[in-house]
Amino acid sequence: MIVTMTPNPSIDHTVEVGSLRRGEVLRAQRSHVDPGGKGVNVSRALAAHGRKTAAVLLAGGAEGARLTELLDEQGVAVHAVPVAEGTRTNITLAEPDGTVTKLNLPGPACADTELNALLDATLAACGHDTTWIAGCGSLPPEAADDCYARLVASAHAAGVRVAVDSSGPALARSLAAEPDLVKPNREELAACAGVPVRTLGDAARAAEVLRARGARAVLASLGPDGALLADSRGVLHGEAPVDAARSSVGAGDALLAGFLAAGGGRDALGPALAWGAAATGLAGSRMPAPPDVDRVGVTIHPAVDGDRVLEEER
Ligand SMILES: O=P(O)(O)OC[C@@]1(O)O[C@H](CO)[C@@H](O)[C@@H]1O
Repeated sequence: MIVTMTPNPSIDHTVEVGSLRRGEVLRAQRSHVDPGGKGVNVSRALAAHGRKTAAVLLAGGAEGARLTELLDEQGVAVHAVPVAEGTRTNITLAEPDGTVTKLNLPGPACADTELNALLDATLAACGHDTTWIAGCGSLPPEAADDCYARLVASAHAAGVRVAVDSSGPALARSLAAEPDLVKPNREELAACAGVPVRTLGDAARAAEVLRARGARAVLASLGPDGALLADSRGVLHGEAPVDAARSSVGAGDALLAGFLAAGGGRDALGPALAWGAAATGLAGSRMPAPPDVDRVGVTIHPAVDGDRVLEEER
């Protein structure tokens, strides 16, 4: 079983518009709602593959109740820890060419007692068959930024491996606790390492900085350039082309889910890439199921081309 912890989940409201013009009244063509938050998405992707998972999250107000309902409908076991203020709604504006503009709200303020209850519930959700805990996403306002560091320490004391997918101080603070895996995207990697990441070589060096600070392995998602895995055995790079990209929202979460589902070792990079690419081909933050993943071709390169300039930098 893989347990996910999401301190700041969301209702993800995707609105499809013809084209996004600032300052104008736009008529939406379609809209839909998904349960959201990075750990929630990891659990959704695992559940879509028939894998055992539990999503532990903070939930408040009518939106929190709706989030729990939506997850129930998708067959995800939810452990909702109450928070006084309402769960946030994040807005995605999706254009037909695949351009996505995302508006993420700060979320409900979170008291220490609520955060402690979330950490306790996460450990309590683990059983003898729990292989990983994934602590994912931003922290709500007022939450202490050692949240993931504490998660890593208590999970390790219980003998469970931990993956952290976050950003800013929450990610930086987690490193000293020696998480088994961190999953930054390119911006998060650059910000955390304190170096620009323009090439694959830069990404590999930045991943080594995070490892030197304590991360046991780094899985960096690099959008159209695939992903890079750095661990004690070296650096691996792989990619999976996407024919018709519809939405990158949640693709990093699907990548992490695929990686953990495949065991979390070096062989897991291929499945991770396939799950991530499959998510990119789906609307909004829909998570891929096996038929979506089976359609994806993956290449793992024998060596990292350090001079290759990342697409977002070209
Ligand atoms: O504000 P955070 O916690 O960094 O990110 C939240 C979020 O953008 O992440 C998921 C996609 O990865 C979405 O479901 C959700 O809206």
